[in-house]
Amino acid sequence: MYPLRRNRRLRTNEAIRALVRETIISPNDFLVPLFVVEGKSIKDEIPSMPNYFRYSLDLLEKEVKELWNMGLKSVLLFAKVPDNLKDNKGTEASNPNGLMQRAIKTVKNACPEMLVMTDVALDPYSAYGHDGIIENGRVLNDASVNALTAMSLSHAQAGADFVAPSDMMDGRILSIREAFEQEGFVNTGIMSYSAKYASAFYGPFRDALDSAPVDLIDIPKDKKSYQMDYANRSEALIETEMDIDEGADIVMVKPGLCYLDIVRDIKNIVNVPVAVYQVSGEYAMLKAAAEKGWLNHDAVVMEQVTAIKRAGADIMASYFAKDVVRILNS
Ligand SMILES: NCC(=O)CCC(=O)O
Ligand SMILES: [Mg+2]
Repeated sequence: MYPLRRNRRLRTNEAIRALVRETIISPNDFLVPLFVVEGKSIKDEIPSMPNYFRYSLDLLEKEVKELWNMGLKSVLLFAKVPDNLKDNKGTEASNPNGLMQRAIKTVKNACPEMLVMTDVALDPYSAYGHDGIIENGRVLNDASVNALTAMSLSHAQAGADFVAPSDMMDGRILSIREAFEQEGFVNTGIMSYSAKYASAFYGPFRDALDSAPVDLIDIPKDKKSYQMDYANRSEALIETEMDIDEGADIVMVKPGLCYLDIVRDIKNIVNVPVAVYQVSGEYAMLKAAAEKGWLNHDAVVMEQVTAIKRAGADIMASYFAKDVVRILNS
């Protein structure tokens, strides 16, 4: 007796394994998140994100050129806003000379072909650390959408190629798309964080931007009234379909690893590119385990990004992007 099929034949050596490999990782898969701060000559390591930095604009220029030379051609910008510029309405978010708007121009000057995407949400600008405007202890939807639309327009005016609304208010994609069409930004795209879950994995990111919800009476303690419940699957599909109908060019699932079932479900039903955000907590977990010598950093990085792509990600926003290129080249 012998097995009718010997599956191991296709695993005999690296040549045959390479020949039948289904998922290949390349620098083109990645969107590099970048944190910017005011000041000069600042390259500030984020304590809960080892080897990840906030850059002042002069050093951002250098970083962006390095990314481009590594084959990383798309960035996603986040601004760390000084406390004195924060208020409930996120007024600073649409300042034409704000940090984000200057960062867009800095990247475009340094590297004109770099694709620039920008985070759109009020939390870095909110005195309360929320993605929208608060009234009577609630995050308002439509007033927040108006503020996010103004913010998006200011990014488009500064030269962003894509805006990436990460706030999870209802109807913001339609509002932003209509404003772009009316104001002549017909080629400015929208990558919607369509299925963003209320996740504890965002902790280190909130350290990076100092943007966690504040602990005050009448201020919601968490983001569960707008980000999705991680117990749910169906609403991720509705959220995503609606954002496509409203004009999203790219949709997103966030976080990554714990949500790969959602990624696959969405990939199976949509015909637009699907992005996945491998978030700060996922980065921090692996860096910490690797520092202790408990996991092989490079091997686990590649396994993780390959799994995310295999699940259906066309694009990955990942703090590991530079690590991946280094590993690919080694
Ligand atoms: N709007 C962007 C994020 O919330 C990022 C979260 C993370 O990296 O943990
Ligand atoms: Mg939605």
